[in-house]
Amino acid sequence: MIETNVSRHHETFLQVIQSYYQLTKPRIIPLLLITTAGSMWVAAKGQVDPLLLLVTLTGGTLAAASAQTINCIYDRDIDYDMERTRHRPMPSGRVQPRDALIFAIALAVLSFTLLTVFANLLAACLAFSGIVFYILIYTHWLKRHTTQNIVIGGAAGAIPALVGWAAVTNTLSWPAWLIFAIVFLWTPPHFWALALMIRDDYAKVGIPMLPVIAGATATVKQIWYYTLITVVATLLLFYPLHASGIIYAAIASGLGGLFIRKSWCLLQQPEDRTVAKDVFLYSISYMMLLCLAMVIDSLPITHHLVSTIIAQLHLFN
Ligand code: HEM
Ligand SMILES: CC(C)=CCC/C(C)=C/CC/C(C)=C/COP(=O)(O)OP(=O)(O)O
Repeated sequence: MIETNVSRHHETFLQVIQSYYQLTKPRIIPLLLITTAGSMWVAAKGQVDPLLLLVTLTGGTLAAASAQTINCIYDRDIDYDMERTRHRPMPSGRVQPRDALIFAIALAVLSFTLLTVFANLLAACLAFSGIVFYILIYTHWLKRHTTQNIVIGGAAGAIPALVGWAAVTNTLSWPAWLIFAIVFLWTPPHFWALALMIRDDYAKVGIPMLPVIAGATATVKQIWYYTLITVVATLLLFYPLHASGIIYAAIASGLGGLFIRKSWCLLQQPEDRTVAKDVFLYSISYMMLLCLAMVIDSLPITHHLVSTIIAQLHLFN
């Protein structure tokens, strides 16, 4: 403790900023924002107001940062015991829990105010409910108690897609819920692939992640089923919902095919951590590119191009 206080005196302003930045688990936030943006573009049929985009992504960033900071406070005991998380600001004593809580509350208030004033109340409430869900349902209730922790808890990570849709339309329609479902269903393959690689760490601190309790074979089976359902769900945006067009459907099929192939490889080799790593890394590119496909497909220029090609094909017939 004394050592911690002494070292704190030597911290430069920049190091303090860096510690608070790390509390927000910043590497995960861009993908959350990409899902928000994908949803906004589909909702706005390709014509998103740049100011609304900026405000929504900033509000989403602040909400996610707040949620992650509270998670860091809550989980500081287990984070100290796990190799991967030991050097985070909280377990290493660089930030005190009280200061982190003030920081998290400030971020949440800023997010709520920004979204209410410049987007709408629905988007603000959804972002706030994301914080509450992630902390109460996932971090407090499920994470330490059930192997289904990330299945149900994964809903928190899918809320940014709803925030994006709500910011544009001030309502939530079927395509919004479908994009939510896509992120929700994608989360188990994303996380369990990683959990297969680092299951020893989770076992050490008694977190009942699926690979720890049920073993690798049962986990890869679950990854396989969730991958299949995720890919099917992505196509529903094209048919029957017609919220995205043929370009999206083609890209989603290609990306989905590769996801299924990688997941199949893992199903054949449950104990191979390199294959698990491949699925985990691909899951991130998959979600990124899928949302990019939603954006590209929704642009007016894409619609123009597709109509021109269809017209040309008719001419030839
Ligand atoms: C309950 C749901 C989820 C759990 C338990 C989970 C867990 C994790 C964990 C433990 C890592 C490794 C982070 C590290 O090494 O510090 C990770 C990485 C990552 N996650 Fe998730 N995740 C979840 C949902 C999501 C969602 C919804 C997104 C975005 C849509 C996401 C995006 C990412 C990204 C981009 C990375 C890579 C970060 C890097 O470059 O290190 N995750 N996830
Ligand atoms: C709209 C809104 C604010 C939504 C919140 C979304 C949100 C913060 C999702 C995060 C999902 C995630 C990376 C969980 C990892 O938690 P973990 O505690 O299992 O990870 P760890 O083991 O790295 O600590």
